[in-house]
Amino acid sequence: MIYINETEVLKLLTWDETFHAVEVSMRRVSEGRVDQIARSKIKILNRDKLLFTMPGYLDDTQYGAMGCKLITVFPNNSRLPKPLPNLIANIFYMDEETGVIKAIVAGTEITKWRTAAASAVATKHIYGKKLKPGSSQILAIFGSGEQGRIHAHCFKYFFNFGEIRIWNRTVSNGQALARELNETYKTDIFKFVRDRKECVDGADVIITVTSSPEPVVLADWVKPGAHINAVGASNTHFSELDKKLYDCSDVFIDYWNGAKVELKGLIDEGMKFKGEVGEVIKGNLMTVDERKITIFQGLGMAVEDCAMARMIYDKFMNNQSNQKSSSTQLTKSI
Ligand SMILES: NC(=O)C1=CN([C@@H]2O[C@H](COP(=O)(O)OP(=O)(O)OC[C@H]3O[C@@H](n4cnc5c(N)ncnc54)[C@H](O)[C@@H]3O)[C@@H](O)[C@H]2O)C=CC1
Ligand SMILES: O=C(O)C1=NCCCC1
Repeated sequence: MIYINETEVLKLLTWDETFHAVEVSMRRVSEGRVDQIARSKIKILNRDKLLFTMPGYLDDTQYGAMGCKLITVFPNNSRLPKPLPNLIANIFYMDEETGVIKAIVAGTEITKWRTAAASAVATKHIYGKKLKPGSSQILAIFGSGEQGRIHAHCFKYFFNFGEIRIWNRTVSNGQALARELNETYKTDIFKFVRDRKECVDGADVIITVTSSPEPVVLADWVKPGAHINAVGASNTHFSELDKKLYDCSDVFIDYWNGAKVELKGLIDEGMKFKGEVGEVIKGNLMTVDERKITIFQGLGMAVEDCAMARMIYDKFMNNQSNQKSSSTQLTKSI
């Protein structure tokens, strides 16, 4: 059994491969080639501290894997004298034949990357036809934590928004992220916007990645035909958008098994979901009315983590064997 740490994982992550692994996972879900259940959630004494488990199995030649992700969410970690991520994850990657653990793959960076990639996959397949050539469109990101930052990088990589607005509850953090991103990309397209309504005004694509238990985006602010990736998970997975917004939109999910449990509150209120993103990828589902708002309610899936663990494991082992064979060649030539 090997441990692949965060530093090694980060060296092996690329956006194109992450996007592909997530896209394949979503498709396989809707083809019935996965087994996964809604994540379990344990509250650690203090009710703010959580432990999640996410077991899954994905049947696929390239990304097929059996695994289980363990995640802790300790919201105070980033405020510790020696700050730690609030969300820490590890993925147990197992042998399909024997059940033996082949590797524990550090999963904090993977969780960030695959979550942002899931939003990008959903945006491409649900909103793709409305993406315009050139850079006239506007992206609005709510939340400047880890997910806010990684979504900004991911959407900068895959799309060509002319303006990327950032809103955050703590103004200084939102301003700092916009500054950091402008410096990284030597641009001025990242703009912190203090007012939520102003941030949404005219935005073509919206991402919500906050832990807000109350709506941060209201229906009346959103322009017709816009696409929203709702990712944040406070006590529920659907608290960042107001009910009216759900009622007037086509809502897509990543997997039914998760939605039945984690979106029960919406289902109990009579909410009808359009379907899984995998069905859109397969070409079986689409939004016909151009002016209809679309929402991807991203719950995050165990099989995405399985696919990512398999990909990182294969690349890691491949690098190791290349290093071994080049050092053998060196020894021989000496
Ligand atoms: N759907 C998925 O696959 C995943 C969802 N998540 C969820 O995404 C959210 C963000 O995660 P991270 O960026 O890693 O967390 P983080 O702790 O780095 O950032 C939290 C963000 O939420 C904001 N926030 C917290 N309370 C708020 C409130 N009451 N009102 C408005 N904003 C508030 C903070 O200002 C910050 O921008 C969390 O809810 C997390 O559980 C995280 C990973 C995967
Ligand atoms: O998919 C994940 O991983 C998570 N989703 C919700 C919050 C914790 C991590």
